[in-house]
Amino acid sequence: MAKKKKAKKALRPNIVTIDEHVLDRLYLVIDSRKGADPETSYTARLFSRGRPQIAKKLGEEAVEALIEGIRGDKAKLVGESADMLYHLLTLWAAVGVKPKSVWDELARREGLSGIAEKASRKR
Ligand SMILES: N=c1c2ncn([C@@H]3O[C@H](COP(=O)(O)OP(=O)(O)OP(=O)(O)O)[C@@H](O)[C@H]3O)c2ncn1[C@@H]1O[C@H](COP(=O)(O)O)[C@@H](O)[C@H]1O
Repeated sequence: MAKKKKAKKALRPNIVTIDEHVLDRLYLVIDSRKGADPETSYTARLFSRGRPQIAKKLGEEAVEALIEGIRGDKAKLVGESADMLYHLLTLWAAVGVKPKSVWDELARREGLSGIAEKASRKR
């Protein structure tokens, strides 16, 4: 029985649990930078600038990602997407939004078509 379980696990090596998710880990690091030294931590520097500036920075990174998306440059889009996600998580931390709230909202929407959802709002 134990042998069977082991074999099953070996077939799914790329599956990670939500606890191990890189975004959850990154959020914890970002949150831990609150009150840290802005001279040594870029995140602390962002926090010291305040929420509107963090939001503005997210907007800039989103625009850079959209430009690379339009250009179709895969490598640059990867880099800009990472910048954008980092700044989005920093904004969540500044506002007090926990990643789990967003994961829960995404899970709630699973299986719900965007078209059907939009139509339900019009009723
Ligand atoms: N993922 C990131 C990450 N992505 C992007 N960036 C920084 O975001 C900045 C964006 O670059 P820009 O050129 O747009 O901005 P800038 O000119 O440097 O700064 P501005 O004056 O325009 O705000 C760069 O300085 C990047 O290094 C990041 N900084 C930190 N992290 C993660 O956050 C962790 C904690 O970082 P520190 O807080 O710096 O210790 C790190 O270990 C990383 O895992």
